[in-house]
Amino acid sequence: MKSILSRFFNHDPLPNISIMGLEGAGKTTLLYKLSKSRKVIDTFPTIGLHIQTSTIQPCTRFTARVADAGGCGRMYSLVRYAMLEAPVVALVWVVDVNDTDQLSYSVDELERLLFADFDKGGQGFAPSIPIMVLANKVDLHPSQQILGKIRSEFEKLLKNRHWAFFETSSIATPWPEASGLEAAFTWLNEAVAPPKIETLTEAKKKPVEDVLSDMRSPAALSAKLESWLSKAEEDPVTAEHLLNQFEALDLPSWDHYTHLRLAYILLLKYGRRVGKDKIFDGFKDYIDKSGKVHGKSFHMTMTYFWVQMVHLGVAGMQGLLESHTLQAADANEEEDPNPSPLDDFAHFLAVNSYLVDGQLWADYYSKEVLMSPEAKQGVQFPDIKKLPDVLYPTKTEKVRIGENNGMCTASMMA
Ligand SMILES: Nc1nc2c(ncn2[C@@H]2O[C@H](COP(=O)(O)OP(=O)(O)OP(=O)(O)O)[C@@H](O)[C@H]2O)c(=O)[nH]1
Ligand SMILES: [Mg+2]
Repeated sequence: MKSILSRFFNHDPLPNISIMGLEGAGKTTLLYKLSKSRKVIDTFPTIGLHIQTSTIQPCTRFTARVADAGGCGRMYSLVRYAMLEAPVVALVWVVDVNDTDQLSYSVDELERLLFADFDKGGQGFAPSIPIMVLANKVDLHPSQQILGKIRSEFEKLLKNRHWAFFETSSIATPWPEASGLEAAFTWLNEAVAPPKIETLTEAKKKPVEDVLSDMRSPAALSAKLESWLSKAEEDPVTAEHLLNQFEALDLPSWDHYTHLRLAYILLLKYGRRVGKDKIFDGFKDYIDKSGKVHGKSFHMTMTYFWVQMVHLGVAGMQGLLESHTLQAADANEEEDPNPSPLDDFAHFLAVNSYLVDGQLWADYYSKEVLMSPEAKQGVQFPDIKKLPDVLYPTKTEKVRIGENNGMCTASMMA
C-alpha cells in the first residue's frame, strides 16, 4: 500500500487538510467543489485515499494537500499514510444530515480518530488543530431540530477543542452564497496557523501555550499580514457596501478581518462616541439575529478591547483623513486619484499591523479574567497591563504594542 500511495506524495512541504466522515457523507463531492473547476461531479464511493493538491477557495492562506479518505472503514490506516509526509493542519468532518440513524456512529468514529494512537511513529492529530464539522446536504431541508441535535452531539465531543459547526451543501445554488461553504472555509482560513515545516510528532509534544505562541511569532504574523494586505487591496466590497451588508445581517464572513474592517469604518465615519455604539449594538445584533454566527455569543470586554485597539490606529489616521478632504476640495470636484480613507483599509492595516494578531488581548488580560462570565457581560479592566488610553488628548504618547511579537511600534495621540 505504501509504495502505491507514496507516488502521490512529492515530498513537498505542503500541509494536509483531511476531509473525512462516514461513507456517502459527501466528501468527494465537496473536494471537487473546492477545487478550481468547482464542478459538481458524479462520484463513486471512494476506495482508498483521494489526494488533491489545490488552493482551497475561499481558504486563500495556502495551497494545501487535501486528503479525502473513503468512509469505508479503513480510514485510520489511510490517514496515517497521509500524515507521514506532512502534518495535518486541519480536519474537516462531513456529516450527512439526511442520515440521522448514523449520527452516533459518526460521532464515535470521529472520537476514535481523534484519540487513535497511530501505531509506529505515534502520529495522530495534534490536540490544537482546528476541526470543522460540516452538517452537509442541507439542500434536503432537514428540520432545525435535527440540525440542533447534530450540533449538540458533536459539541459534547469537541467542546474543549478548537472547532466550529457549519451547515453546508455542495450542490445548493446560487453558488457560493447558498452553500455555506464560503463561511466555513473562511473560518478555517483564519483558524489554521500558517504552515510550519515540522513533524507532527514535534507538534504533538508541545503544550497548547507553545502552539499559541507559535501563532504569534513574527514569522506567522508577517505571513498573516501579507495575506490580509493582498485581500484588502483586492477586496471589491466598498466600505458603504460592507456597512449595508452588516445592517442587513448578511455579511459574507464573520471573522477577525471583517470585525476589524467594520470597526475601522464605523469609528472613522462616525467618530468614537457614535461609532462605538454602532459597533456594540451592531455586533450584538449580528450575533443574535443573523443566524450566520455559530457557537459564539457577544463578548463585552473582548469587543471593548478591540474597539480600543482599532481606535488607537484610527487616531493616527486623522491627518490622512484631513488631507484627503483638503485634496478633494482642491481638486474642485475632479475625481480624486486617492481612495477615500474609508476604502483604504489596506493602508490602515499596513500602518497598524499589530491588529492582525488575534491573540493581542493576551498581553493585557489573563485568560481567567477575559474568559470569565463577568467579562462577557460587562467591561472588565485588564489585569496584566493597562490598555492604551485613546480618550483624552492631553499628551502625545508612544505606545509599544505587540511587544511579545515585535510586530510594530504604534504612535498615538493620547
Ligand atoms: N443533496 C445533496 N447530495 C449530495 C451533496 N454532497 C454530496 N451529495 C451526494 O451524496 C452522494 C455521496 O457523495 P460522495 O461525495 O461520493 O460521498 P463520499 O463521502 O465521498 O463517500 P465515500 O467515498 O463512499 O466515503 C452522491 O450521490 C452525491 O451526489 C449535497 O450537498 N447535497
Ligand atoms: Mg468519496
